[in-house]
Amino acid sequence: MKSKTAVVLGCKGQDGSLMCRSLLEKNYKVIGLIRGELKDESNLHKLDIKNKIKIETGDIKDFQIISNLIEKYQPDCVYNLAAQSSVGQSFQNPKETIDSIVNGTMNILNVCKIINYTGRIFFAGSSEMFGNIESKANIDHPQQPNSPYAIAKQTSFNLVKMYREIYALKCTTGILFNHESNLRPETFVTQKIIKTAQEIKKYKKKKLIIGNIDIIRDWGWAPEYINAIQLISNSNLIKDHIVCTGKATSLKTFIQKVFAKLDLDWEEFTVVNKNLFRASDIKRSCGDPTPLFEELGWKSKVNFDSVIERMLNQ
Ligand SMILES: C[C@H]1O[C@H](OP(=O)(O)OP(=O)(O)OC[C@H]2O[C@@H](n3cnc4c(=O)[nH]c(N)nc43)[C@H](O)[C@@H]2O)[C@@H](O)[C@@H](O)C1=O
Repeated sequence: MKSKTAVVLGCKGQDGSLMCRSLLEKNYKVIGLIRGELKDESNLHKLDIKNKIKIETGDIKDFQIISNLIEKYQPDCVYNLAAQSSVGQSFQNPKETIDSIVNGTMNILNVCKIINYTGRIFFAGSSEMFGNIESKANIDHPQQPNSPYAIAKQTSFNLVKMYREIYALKCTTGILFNHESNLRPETFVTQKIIKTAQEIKKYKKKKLIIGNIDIIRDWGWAPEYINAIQLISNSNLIKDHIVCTGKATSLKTFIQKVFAKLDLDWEEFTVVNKNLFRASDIKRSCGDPTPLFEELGWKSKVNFDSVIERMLNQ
């Protein structure tokens, strides 16, 4: 049987590299797109898959790059996991964030429409577009984006929906809640806490200097979310889905548990610095995992404590 082909746009980030590895394990031919150069410490090296995928270079906003990729490789599925992914950085660079996410999405959809691409197209959405969530958000939850990143993700979500409904493209958005692993840089808070606590344990650092620890998030394990994304993009049900655990925990609890696992007193080593607070932040975010379970049979199996253990032990 002919093996399937997938194009992974943004293949060196956390989700992109995990997606490539998972597709390789399923015998896909995998083509990954990167924008800049690949450094030795990249996730593709860490996962030992650099020589197993075909790497192409270019920007998702470039018409020729995307059309050439699709026409050359005729993929069964295109995964768009590219573009700026830090909410924090989006406050520093709003134009670059909105440009990369919105115009990237727009270009991919436009190319697929023009060349009559009939395969599946997956877009990584974000729970950030909902803003604060009192209980558990489903797909119809009101949207109140409060950062440049969230506005860009909301726009991308609406564009995908429009191209699906008006132009019948087989495109869907998976609205991903926070999902973590060691493949992220320390600009993301969980990796910052894990690395700093480990260094404090080895007497290499004295303090964890952190922003708002009262925020509450629905934290999941990134490799599991990759499975959910594949279920969404392989399903005959062509619609948007929420990917989450349904459990909400504070950042303070994350810190307490990490330090406790290393036999450290978190209060002794943690300093809250108001300069690290965001201009506007989401207090509480949590999703409803029931629809994805009922419709596609996916639910998260790695709980909050296991996320911490896995991050500490990798
Ligand atoms: C769903 C969503 O999930 C991720 O976005 P994020 O939630 O902004 O991730 P983060 O790890 O940067 O912040 C989490 C929370 O932690 C607070 N926080 C406190 N102190 C620090 C701190 O020192 N650094 C950071 N980075 N955050 C801090 C910060 O204010 C925020 O409330 C991305 O995958 C994104 O792509 C995405 O879509």
